[in-house]
Amino acid sequence: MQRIEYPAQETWAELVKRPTKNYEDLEAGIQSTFKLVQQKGDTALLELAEKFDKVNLTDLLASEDEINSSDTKLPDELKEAIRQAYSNIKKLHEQQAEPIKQVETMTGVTCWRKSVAIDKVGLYIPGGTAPLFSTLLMLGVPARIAGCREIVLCTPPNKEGSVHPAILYTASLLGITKIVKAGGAQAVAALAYGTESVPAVSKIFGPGNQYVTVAKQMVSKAGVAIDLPAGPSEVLVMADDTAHPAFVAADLLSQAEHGADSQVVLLTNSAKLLEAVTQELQAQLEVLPRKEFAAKALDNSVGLLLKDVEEMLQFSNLYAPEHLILSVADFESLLDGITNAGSVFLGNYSPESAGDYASGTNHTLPTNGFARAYSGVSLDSFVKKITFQHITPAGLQNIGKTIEIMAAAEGLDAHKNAVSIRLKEVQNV
Ligand SMILES: NC(=O)c1ccc[n+]([C@@H]2O[C@H](COP(=O)([O-])OP(=O)(O)OC[C@H]3O[C@@H](n4cnc5c(N)ncnc54)[C@H](O)[C@@H]3O)[C@@H](O)[C@H]2O)c1
Ligand SMILES: N[C@H](CO)Cc1c[nH]c[nH+]1
Ligand SMILES: [Zn+2]
Repeated sequence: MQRIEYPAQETWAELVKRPTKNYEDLEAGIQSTFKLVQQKGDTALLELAEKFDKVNLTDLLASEDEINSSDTKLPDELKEAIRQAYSNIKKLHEQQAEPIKQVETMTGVTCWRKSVAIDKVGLYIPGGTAPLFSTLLMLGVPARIAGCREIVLCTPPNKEGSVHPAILYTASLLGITKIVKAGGAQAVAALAYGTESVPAVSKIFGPGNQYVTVAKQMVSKAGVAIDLPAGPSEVLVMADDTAHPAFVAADLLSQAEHGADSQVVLLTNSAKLLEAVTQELQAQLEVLPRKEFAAKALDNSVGLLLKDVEEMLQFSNLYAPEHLILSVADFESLLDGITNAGSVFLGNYSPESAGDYASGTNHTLPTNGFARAYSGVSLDSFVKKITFQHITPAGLQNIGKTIEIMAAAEGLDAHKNAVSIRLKEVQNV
């Protein structure tokens, strides 16, 4: 982690840049993957599994036997933990349902909005370097609460040509049976365009590495909806001298271990804490099984010594982190000042891992500065909001003149006439 003391504000714009690959290079490779999937369908998916996942698949879809046997392949304590997380995530996401509220905007003019589930959705569950069954809870739970009819799951196959049993177990819990062994840009293409085995869907959800994220952004230009750009994980920790250096280092490493293209940021107003966290990072990194990933991510990462907590907040809002941890004494006084962040963790005892797995909030969150404009996945992501209005004859008499005047002023006479023709009839009754 590069340490910088009191960086001048003119350099901040450079400091908030993420370690992304060149977009044009990524796009070119992904475009040829798209073409292959469009031309050869399932055959392309099998070929690309061999190329990128180094596995010869006999079947693209997980069989009923594979799915059912997952139950016996997992320890009871893991199944129990998955069910606990499922319950917490469900509790929070159920509260996100919007009640239908009819509003009479004028006497006789009633309007309302109703959420309707997206019929066919595709869930991408990352599996390149770790089988993220927790992501399946984050996407499957709100999809089920919303009432999506068809749910197609894509995830990279493991070395045995199967899918990790925890992903299969979680899928069973959610009643998801269409499980496609495909990862990366090819999975996104299959969900967008369809193949013999993979039905095309209306919206694609899920995080992933840069190939997956850019592929989703590309299909979204071609008319398939996506949830949000949820790329390589990141965390920004704001810490003062009341923070525990070991906790801070552990939180930074928790996101660094996701992959070499992750980035973590420490902001502090205490030189002593910066030094202590740097030492903790070294010590904790040494014993980390995913040391290689985390070490590379730390090479992309910075620890900044800033003037005060206000300056830390200012930098954080510019950076717009996926995850923001406030390990500062008076975190409550900062809450209203947070303008850009995916999900926020308060105090010394709210590790980011809690949101990744089980607190109840969704972990599919905007990265790479997209938190400036995007929210994370929620129940809303799985529905369309359809508006309704009902106008009575008396209501039309109340609102009619306003519409006629506005339509005439826009020079749209047919619009005006659609009102006038009715008003004549209403006034004659
Ligand atoms: N932002 C969020 O909400 C969020 C949540 C969970 C995970 N994540 C991120 O998801 C990512 C998961 O990445 P992953 O790699 O482990 O799994 P992944 O499933 O996203 O990607 C694996 C696939 O990438 C493709 N791929 C790998 N190398 C390639 C290459 N050179 N060319 C073309 N395609 C290639 C392969 O098809 C492979 O199946 C991590 O970066 C993690 O930080 C983000
Ligand atoms: N931190 C990831 C989101 O950036 C989510 C995750 C899943 N499993 C562990 N972590
Ligand atoms: Zn994580």
